[in-house]
Amino acid sequence: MARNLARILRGCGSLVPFMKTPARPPRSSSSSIPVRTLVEMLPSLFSSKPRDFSLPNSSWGEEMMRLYEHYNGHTETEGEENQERKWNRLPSYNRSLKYAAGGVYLSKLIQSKARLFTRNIRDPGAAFEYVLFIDKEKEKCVCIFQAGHLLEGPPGHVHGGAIATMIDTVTGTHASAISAPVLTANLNIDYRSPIPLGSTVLIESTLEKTEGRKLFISCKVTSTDGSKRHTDATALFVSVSIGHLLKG
Ligand SMILES: CCCCC/C=C\C/C=C\C/C=C\C/C=C\CCCC(=O)SCCNC(=O)CCNC(=O)[C@H](O)C(C)(C)COP(=O)(O)OP(=O)(O)OC[C@H]1O[C@@H](n2cnc3c(N)ncnc32)[C@H](O)[C@@H]1OP(=O)(O)O
Repeated sequence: MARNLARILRGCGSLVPFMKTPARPPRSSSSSIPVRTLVEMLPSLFSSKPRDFSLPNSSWGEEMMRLYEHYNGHTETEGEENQERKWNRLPSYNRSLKYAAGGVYLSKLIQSKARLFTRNIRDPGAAFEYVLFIDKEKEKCVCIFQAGHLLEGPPGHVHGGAIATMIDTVTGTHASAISAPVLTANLNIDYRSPIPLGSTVLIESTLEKTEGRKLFISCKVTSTDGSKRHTDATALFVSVSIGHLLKG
């Protein structure tokens, strides 16, 4: 009984509700859950409300928190015409379909427990920590991404596949916000400079054009001050029918 309870509680690392605790570096996967965190997360065990992974958690570092506070609900004035751009946070869940727009219906239809793998790593801060913001016109998305220790490729740096995952996630979420459901048809990536493990970077995507069912999106990964270009990419998404998704 006690062992079962301990196992259930261990399995709830991903359910830690998001509170604004002081930022600290990502923890290792072997760390135990502090008693305070345990007490704070108990109510979520009995709640049917899904965890929104785009809200701050205790693994977020200072830079991640600073940028989150910068973009959250922020309006920017840009260009010669002083155009206003308001950033809205996109919630993010660990099921790709269930909590998407129209997703409950889709989920029932497919009887899907489909999981989004970037949101299914138990230990906060160990891998993909990210939050996306989109502008009202859905022309641009910006993602703040903190790369955890499990994403190591070249020593001390982020694996190229993990970078590709994040680019696919950001551009795919952007395309989905415009026209769900979509599938990635093409992804081209230029890796320009390595991303240090544990660092926070910005991933920005721009809708270039749409042609019928096709959405063309460009993407860049930079240091948070914009001085270093890490990665450039272009992506093509194709809107598909639910039937196409089911067909596999
Ligand atoms: C992952 C679940 C997605 C569900 C989304 C639902 C809700 C989402 C909610 C929230 C978002 C959450 C997370 C998003 C995060 C990540 C997104 C990840 C997305 C993926 O990770 S997804 C997996 C990898 N992805 C595939 O597994 C696709 C396999 N593939 C196919 O399923 C077909 O191949 C398809 C559908 C692509 C096209 O098939 P099709 O039969 O519908 O259409 P067709 O072939 O006629 O192409 C139509 C027009 O696209 C042009 N075209 C096609 N392919 C091209 C290419 N490669 N290069 C240049 N042009 C291309 C044609 O030339 C034609 O152009 P035109 O109309 O001008 O002639």
